[in-house]
Amino acid sequence: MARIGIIGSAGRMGNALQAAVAAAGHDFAGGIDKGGDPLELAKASDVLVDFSAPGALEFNLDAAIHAGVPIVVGTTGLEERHHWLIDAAAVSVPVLQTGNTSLGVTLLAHLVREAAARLGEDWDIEIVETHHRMKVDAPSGTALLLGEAAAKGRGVSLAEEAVRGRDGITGARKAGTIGFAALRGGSVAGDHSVHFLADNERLTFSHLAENRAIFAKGAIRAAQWLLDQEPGRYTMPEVLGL
Ligand SMILES: NC(=O)C1=CN([C@@H]2O[C@H](COP(=O)(O)OP(=O)(O)OC[C@H]3O[C@@H](n4cnc5c(N)ncnc54)[C@H](OP(=O)(O)O)[C@@H]3O)[C@@H](O)[C@H]2O)C=CC1
Ligand SMILES: O=C(O)C1=N[C@H](C(=O)O)C[C@H](O)C1
Repeated sequence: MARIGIIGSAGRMGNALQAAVAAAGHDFAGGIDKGGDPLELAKASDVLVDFSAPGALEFNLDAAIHAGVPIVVGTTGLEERHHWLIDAAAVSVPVLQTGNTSLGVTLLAHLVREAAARLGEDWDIEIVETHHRMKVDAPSGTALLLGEAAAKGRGVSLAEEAVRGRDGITGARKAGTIGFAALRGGSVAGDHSVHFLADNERLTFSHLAENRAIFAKGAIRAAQWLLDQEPGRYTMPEVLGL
């Protein structure tokens, strides 16, 4: 049993995480939201779980380092500088960052990488995601994770090949690019489809989240797993043994 501290505890994921902590038999060490003190929370916790906002990340990582506790980062909308901060923190404490903590998406990323490795550049890759009307970032962290998986399979850099939205006279599709499209509306917990489109045939991989319990369950499993790890940066396939 571990004491789990939640950053973003009053949010949609925060509520799902509190339920998952109890369901897994752990102790809820406490939670903070905007204006809360992450160091105080970290000192009262064995492990932190952060599903809040990118602007909070630096303070949350500092708190984990100063208290010497592992941290799961589920927050999305991260930029390159946030990933540098995560790399730096991982020198001192175990850190797991992912755009999606569910078992289904973790397996999906593996399948997408395999498909991209086997299908040539004549198979165009397009990633479509749909989320609830309150989501503030696009493309979703999951869409970017799936894009990274496709790029790895192809042996290319996502930063160089990504096309993040189209509007107006865009010209014909450039071979080898990986496209993203985002839909927002209603209460959708999170739908993702990766389309491989060739002449005369199409292959589509999809994951549909029916609620947030799947993300919360995966995050708490990751938090528990981190407790036994050395400092370093980890990913969901390592947690789930995929
Ligand atoms: N990796 C994954 O599997 C998943 C990731 N997510 C990501 O998790 C994040 C949260 O999503 P969701 O719960 O829907 O969002 P919500 O807006 O419902 O909740 C965010 C919470 O974070 C709090 N918060 C904002 N700023 C800070 C801060 N500086 N310090 C501490 N807490 C802060 C908010 O508090 P306040 O209201 O006071 O501002 C709020 O309680 C998003 O980035 C989302 O994309 C979501 C689902 C799954
Ligand atoms: O904000 C959300 O809700 C979600 N965010 C994550 C993302 O950006 O991919 C994961 C999930 O799709 C729900």
